[in-house]
Amino acid sequence: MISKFTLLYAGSGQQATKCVMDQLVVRQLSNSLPRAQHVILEHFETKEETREDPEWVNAKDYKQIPGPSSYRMLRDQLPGGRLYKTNMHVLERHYRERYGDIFRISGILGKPDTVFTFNPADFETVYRNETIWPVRVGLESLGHYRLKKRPDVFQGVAGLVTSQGRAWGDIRNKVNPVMMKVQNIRQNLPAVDNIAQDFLDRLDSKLDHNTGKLTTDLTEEIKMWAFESVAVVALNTRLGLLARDKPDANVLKIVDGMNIFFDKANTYDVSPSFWKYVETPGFKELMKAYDDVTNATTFFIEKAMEKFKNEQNDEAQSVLEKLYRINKNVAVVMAIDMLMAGLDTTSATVITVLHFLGQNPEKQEELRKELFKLLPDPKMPLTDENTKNMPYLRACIKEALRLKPIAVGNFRLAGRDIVLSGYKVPKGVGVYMATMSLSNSDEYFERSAEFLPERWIKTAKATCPVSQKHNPFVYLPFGFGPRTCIGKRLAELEMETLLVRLIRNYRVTWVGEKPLEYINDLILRPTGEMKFKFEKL
Ligand code: HEM
Repeated sequence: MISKFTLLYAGSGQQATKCVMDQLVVRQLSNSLPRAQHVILEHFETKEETREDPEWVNAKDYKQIPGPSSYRMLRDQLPGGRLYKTNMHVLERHYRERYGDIFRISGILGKPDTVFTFNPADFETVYRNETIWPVRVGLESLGHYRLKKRPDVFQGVAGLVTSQGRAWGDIRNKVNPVMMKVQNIRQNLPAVDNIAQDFLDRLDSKLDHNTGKLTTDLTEEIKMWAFESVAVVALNTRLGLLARDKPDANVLKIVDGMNIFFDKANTYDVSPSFWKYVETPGFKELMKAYDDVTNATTFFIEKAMEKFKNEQNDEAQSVLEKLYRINKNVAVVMAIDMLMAGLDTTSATVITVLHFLGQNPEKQEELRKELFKLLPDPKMPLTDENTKNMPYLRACIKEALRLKPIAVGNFRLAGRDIVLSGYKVPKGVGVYMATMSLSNSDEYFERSAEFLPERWIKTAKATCPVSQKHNPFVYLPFGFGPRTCIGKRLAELEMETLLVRLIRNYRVTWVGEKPLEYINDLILRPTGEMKFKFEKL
């Protein structure tokens, strides 16, 4: 059941409950399989530790953690049951009401048991004990493709999102200095700004200026922006997705392959599937999509490297070049991981911010005041200097990620024997930290349902209200620790740049009678009709 939200970000979704149900059904067949925890422990490679300290000795037994029986879960999730076809957030709330702030769901088929916790002190315990190689299981089909089907390309490097243990540590250590260094990412500001301006030109051409309504689908348009922006860094290439002409065949291969991946990853990585034993036509289609994306990505990387060679710079300049100098497999694997993890995340968040600003015109005006100061002339380029001081914009993004984070929770395997909310939780057990439930609760954020960017603003006299009052583990939209989001800096750069351009040039209004709807699949993201009105200033 956990694998849904452990795919990329601990996002969760509608199929999660189907997954719970499938697992229960499959469980009847799988009693002879080894216990999940034993399988999973291989990820840690750490020596056994025995705890004899009073906290551990006095804690209640693991088996005493309350939770639904297999029969109850089956009944809840079968047609007619309360949780039939629901999503993880609803499921999580339902069991929380029934069992309290900590409960346990048994795992099977090589998956660990999962303990759900709603206690930020537990989150801290989990993260502080995650060891140097935190385990967030997910996307096994991708790992299988890279390691078993295409060893020729990947040569044992499965990538960040899917590898664990030492293999994960090896690649993360190599790419951290490139991806986490502010300057490496911020040097892309001019390119990212050009893309934002191209997006605005395209928006302008697709707007009905009488009504302010877009004649195309905003979600698709913003996704193209996200694609173009990640690709300029990952592939050092402009894909031309915002241009009017049809993009070239290799670009379309990546776009189509990514769409198949987003569609099929649910089926093969969420529900316990038998693809390891039998490759169904759908699974083969997913493998083919991975192939297309890999081949087309390699094509762009090789093209970019040819160009670099001709330019004969001794010093590596771009992110891609730096990754390529580590080695070509690392560049290919990271480019694909960036595309997989960097599209829906930023596009969902930008739409969420626009929605809250569109519903709160006074907050939008406050933001516009800030943007007018930094860009008196809208045609001015964005620079490190003029984008240094944008506290209100940053607060708007933070507040949007508080209310509608792309991940409703995060996941880890316990890295050691730990005590959570007074119960023993052995090393290797899955722990789901239900962050969104807390960041949307009045217990942790006053007037939690309201969009109040001010709660994140520092003043000359005081630190921001949130940091004065709250346990920092309640709000972690990019995760935490050594396995935190590696694309955070790029995501911030992209989102800030587009929002500066949009709000500086357009008044955005949400004209829907009801608020924007959301769906929980790979991530939590907006869905349905985008009822925005854009008025050019
Ligand atoms: C609003 C934007 C984004 C949000 C909120 C977000 C959030 C997250 C979260 C919560 C995780 C899990 C962290 C953990 O387990 O502690 C994660 C992992 C990851 N993210 Fe992001 N992300 C965003 C954008 C991006 C972008 C643009 C990229 C790529 C350029 C990216 C690449 C990744 C990768 C590769 C991982 C896996 C890291 C690992 O396992 O070592 N993300 N992200």
